[in-house]
Amino acid sequence: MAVSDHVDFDTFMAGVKKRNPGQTEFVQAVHEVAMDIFDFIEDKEQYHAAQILRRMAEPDRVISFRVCWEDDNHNIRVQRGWRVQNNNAIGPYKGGIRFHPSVTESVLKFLAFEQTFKNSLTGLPMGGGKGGSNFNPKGKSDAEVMRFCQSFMTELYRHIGPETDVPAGDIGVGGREIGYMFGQYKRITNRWEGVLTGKGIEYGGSRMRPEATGYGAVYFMQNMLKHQGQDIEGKTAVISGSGNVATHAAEKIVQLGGKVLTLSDSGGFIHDPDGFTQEKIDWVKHHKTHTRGRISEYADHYTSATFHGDGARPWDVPADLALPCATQNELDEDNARSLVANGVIAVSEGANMPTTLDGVKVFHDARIMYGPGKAANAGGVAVSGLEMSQNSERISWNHERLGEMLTDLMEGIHGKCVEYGDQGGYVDYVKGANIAGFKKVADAMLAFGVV
Ligand SMILES: NC(=O)C1=CN([C@@H]2O[C@H](COP(=O)(O)OP(=O)(O)OC[C@H]3O[C@@H](n4cnc5c(N)ncnc54)[C@H](OP(=O)(O)O)[C@@H]3O)[C@@H](O)[C@H]2O)C=CC1
Ligand SMILES: O=C(O)CCC(=O)C(=O)O
Repeated sequence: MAVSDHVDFDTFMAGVKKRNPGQTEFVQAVHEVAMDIFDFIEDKEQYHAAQILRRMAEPDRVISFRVCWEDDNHNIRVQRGWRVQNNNAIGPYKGGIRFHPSVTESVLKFLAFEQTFKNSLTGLPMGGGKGGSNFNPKGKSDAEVMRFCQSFMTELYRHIGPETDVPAGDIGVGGREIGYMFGQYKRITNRWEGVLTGKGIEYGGSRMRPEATGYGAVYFMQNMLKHQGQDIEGKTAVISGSGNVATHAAEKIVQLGGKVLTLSDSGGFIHDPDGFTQEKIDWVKHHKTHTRGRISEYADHYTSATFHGDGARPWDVPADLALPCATQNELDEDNARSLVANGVIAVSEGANMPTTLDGVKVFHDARIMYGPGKAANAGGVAVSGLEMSQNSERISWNHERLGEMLTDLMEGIHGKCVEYGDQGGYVDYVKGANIAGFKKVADAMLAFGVV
């Protein structure tokens, strides 16, 4: 193979920006990975010559489609849907579906790119993808959500399959939405197959999948602390979000003897200095998932708490641990400074890319333990991978077995981050996750030649 001219990092990033105009989230995600990969491949000509990083940063395909549905007042509504199939070198495309008004092609491209590295880190045979729509399920009736999901799947079904692409949930897509989409897939194809994960337990879902992302993020935190001879017991934690990931992260922190001080939603955050008990977390789960209410109402129900509105975030509340579990770029440089000034010792990301690049730099400069989402929140997709295995084998593992597998998977991911990210005592978990995730996918791509 010809020896290539090595482009430098700045030239590479200038190309990414030029080819993806206005796609700030996607450029941000590629930037964060490329910084580490350029160092790693400096003396590895095979990756340069084969243009591996350049190919990984260009999705295999981006599918965009119209989603037309009828609301309860018989108005015809038109939304846009996407599936970004980023890379299937090591397995079928795999990654969630997000329904939120902030969804754009850039957001889904960043998520599919990140997912490629995350899925590789799990050690399971899954490529990276992500999909979604700018549809806002908030304030919609169940019948409207059902009609939207059916219309979305009526287009999506032709692009997915158990050996091709296996979507799951993400923001705005939980058990209800997965049920409607799975039902429509089955109706159109006349096939019962493991084409989605996060399914209900009655129709092929895996035990532990609902808990897996939040629990996994806490296990990652636990592994980081253990590596420094510490643990969660007796520590305080600030958590953002109040959805699937945040509530399960809170639950596991409490089970391990920590004290959770905050939860939030897009309206603001709740500060409960008495700490969230299991009973309070159950109230939040029910309130957000079934009543579909606002977190502000927690303060009406539990008078120990105060609500901070106008979209306020919880990062000024002093705590030992922080778990951002809501959305991308929800923790910026100022927030990171505030956490560090207040003595935070470890951050584990339940959300995808919740910390800005400047925020990450603050954590690294302060040498606190910082677990990026692509490693820390990989427990969800890992148990999705186990759901795929159970569906293929037509079996169903019990809670205990899956719990042990999740614990082992998170320990393994932590170990890979340490292997590639140890800087002589301080572990750069971003570097470790990027390099370990990259290497497996890159080596598979090399084996395929130029495709
Ligand atoms: N579910 C999973 O298994 C996995 C999820 N993740 C990531 O975890 C994060 C949370 O996902 P999940 O818990 O599943 O989603 P949910 O829809 O269950 O909950 C999302 C939570 O984040 C809040 N939120 C969403 N958008 C914003 C915003 N723009 N500003 C402030 N708050 C916001 C929501 O508030 P509100 O109710 O006001 O909208 C809600 O509290 C996402 O980054 C997702 O990609 C990562 C791995 C797997
Ligand atoms: O379980 C899955 O396939 C998707 C999980 C996901 O979307 C994520 O890890 O961000």
